Amino acid sequence: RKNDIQMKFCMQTLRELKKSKYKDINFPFLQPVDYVALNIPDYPKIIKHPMDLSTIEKKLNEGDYTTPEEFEADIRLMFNNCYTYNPPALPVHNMGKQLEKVFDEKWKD
Ligand SMILES: Cc1ccc(Nc2c(-c3ccc(O)cc3)nc3c(C)cccn23)cc1
Repeated sequence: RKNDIQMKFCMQTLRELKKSKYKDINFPFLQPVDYVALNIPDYPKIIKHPMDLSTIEKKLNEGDYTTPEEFEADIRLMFNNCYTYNPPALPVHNMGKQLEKVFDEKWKD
């Protein structure tokens, strides 16, 4: 059915972002931000709705998204969290911008 095809495209897009060819720019997004390991204890005070690619994949597999728009909203949340927390001067800010460009290219068809 139409919706199944749309959700398959979400998974296809997610898989693209995780590809090793983007390993230099996707690694901060593959797992939840480990603010203890990264020594950024203020992170949970600033970012109220953390999101990452492994959580999005889990939600896709568990059927938590009913529309592609819900999937896209979590992708955008992940990148916006990165831009909120990491000032433009930090490399990880630009990694988010680069990976979001990969997403935009694939998502817009
Ligand atoms: C002192 C300091 C400053 C900035 C960071 N940012 C950061 C983030 C990050 C990603 C998404 C996000 O929403 C917030 C943070 N991921 C990393 C990684 C994987 C390595 C190094 C820095 N990283 C870490 C430590």
